[in-house]
Amino acid sequence: MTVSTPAPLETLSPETLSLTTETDLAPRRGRLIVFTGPSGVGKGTLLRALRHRYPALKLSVSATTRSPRPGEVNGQDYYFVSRDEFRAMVEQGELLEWAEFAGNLYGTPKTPVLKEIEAGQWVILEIELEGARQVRTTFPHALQLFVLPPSLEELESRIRLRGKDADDAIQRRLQRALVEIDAASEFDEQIVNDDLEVALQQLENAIFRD
Ligand SMILES: Nc1ncnc2c1ncn2[C@@H]1O[C@H](COP(=O)(O)OP(=O)(O)OP(=O)(O)O)[C@@H](O)[C@H]1O
Ligand SMILES: Nc1nc2c(ncn2[C@@H]2O[C@H](COP(=O)(O)O)[C@@H](O)[C@H]2O)c(=O)[nH]1
Repeated sequence: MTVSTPAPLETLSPETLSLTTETDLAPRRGRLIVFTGPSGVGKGTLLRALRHRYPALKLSVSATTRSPRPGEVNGQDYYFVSRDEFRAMVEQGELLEWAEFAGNLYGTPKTPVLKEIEAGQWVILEIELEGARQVRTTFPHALQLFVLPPSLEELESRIRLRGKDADDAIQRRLQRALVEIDAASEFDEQIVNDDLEVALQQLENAIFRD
């Protein structure tokens, strides 16, 4: 299957997106949106709120070798796979991008994303920095957004209060956060997630601007 690089939609507005069904969107042109930022900054929280407002937006489900956290559902939050299964996916060219993050492998299954874009959907990838850089080379027209914390202290507090990661994993994530934050200017837009509503508004503006 050959798929051309997605281009921004000319006509889709928040109003049409919230009112249309997926079928209504099909004749339009698809779009890829990359959403990156340090672990714990609130990417998932922002995307849940965004998709509550615009249910037609698609969120890619990644594969990972990380163990499921309590409450996470296979096939919904992630496809939880072994390292061998992940390696096989890489070797068979099934991933759009992939990277190692804080000791685990993460990757975006290619086929569902390409199919949805071909069908005119807007697809969001919530991925870390190295994956975002890979997507920048393969999908140069993808919109690339980076979420920043109001401060490193607040970032650490959010990861700890979330209470989902072991202490050593939190340390690895905070170390990596410094590298990721340093690369924020590579992205089309930076969103500071201090007040959630303000950040959500900025996210909406960025997505629906074109
Ligand atoms: N604006 C905000 N103000 C205060 N707390 C927030 C805000 N946004 C998110 N949080 C909280 O911060 C924690 C981390 O958020 P979330 O899990 O969405 O981060 P994430 O960037 O998706 O992390 P990861 O990349 O590790 O999946 C959660 O407990 C969430 O409720
Ligand atoms: N490069 C990729 N990064 C991904 C993908 N799916 C998630 N992620 C990022 O990994 C970290 C950690 O996630 P967590 O769920 O263990 O907290 C976070 O930054 C995610 O955005 C992917 O497919 N590719």
